[in-house]
Amino acid sequence: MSMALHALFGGTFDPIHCGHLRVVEALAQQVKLARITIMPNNVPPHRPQPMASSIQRKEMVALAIADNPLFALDERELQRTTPSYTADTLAQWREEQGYTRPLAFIIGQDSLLTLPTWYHAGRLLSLCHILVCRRPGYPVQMKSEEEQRWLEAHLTNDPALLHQEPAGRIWLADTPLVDISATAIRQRLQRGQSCRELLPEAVENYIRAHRLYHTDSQTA
Ligand SMILES: Nc1ncnc2c1ncn2[C@@H]1O[C@H](COP(=O)(O)OP(=O)(O)OP(=O)(O)O)[C@@H](O)[C@H]1O
Ligand SMILES: O=C(O)c1ccc[n+]([C@@H]2O[C@H](COP(=O)([O-])O)[C@@H](O)[C@H]2O)c1
Repeated sequence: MSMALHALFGGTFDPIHCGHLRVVEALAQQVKLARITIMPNNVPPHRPQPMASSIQRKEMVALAIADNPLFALDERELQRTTPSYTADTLAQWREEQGYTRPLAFIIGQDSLLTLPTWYHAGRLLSLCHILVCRRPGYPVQMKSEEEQRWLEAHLTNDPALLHQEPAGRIWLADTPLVDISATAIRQRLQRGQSCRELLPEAVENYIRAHRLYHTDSQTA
């Protein structure tokens, strides 16, 4: 039986940018996602604390998706003060929604390369499918032969399976290569450079109004 595939898109979003939005919109078309739920983390497990607060990052996501019914916002990770481990979040989701409904987690190619080091990585595919968007500058090969074998064992070329099965498949999406990162955006803003092509206009305005990412706005 085929069921609507729900996709969660987790991230630090410090800030959300056009790279995020452009690639997942293309992904939604490719695998027929009716909805993508963007889920900002509170305490990113594998990187330093973000510069913007959780509330600011959430508000920027809300502004970025305000006019687009493809997207929704999920605040569950913001309500936990422990590290935002994806396996914990997905387990909580499954407890609420049951185990039969198909669920996907969206990541970029850079995240796929680190995924084997994630907390309880071995559990992830029992909880969701993983949809991977291409990203310039990151190799398509995993870091070891063992990880590559794990990837190949779970890959599918049939998008129907993502809708028919609740979890367990990896889909390497043929999304456009968009060379935008939040790191580069923060650096440009610190240097006072424009990010007009890189950020949704409402997010750019929010950053300016709150003086985010400017050298004199850093309190840490
Ligand atoms: N330009 C992009 N193309 C494809 N995937 C992306 C792109 N930017 C971010 N992603 C993916 O979106 C998810 C959330 O990314 P994140 O919020 O960390 O943005 P980022 O640009 O990678 O940030 P930073 O530069 O601060 O690390 C990750 O899985 C990441 O791989
Ligand atoms: O669960 C983990 O161990 C884990 C490790 C690294 C990243 N993640 C999640 O992967 C998503 C993308 O991470 P990031 O750091 O690129 O924004 C985001 O939802 C993170 O919380 C999760």
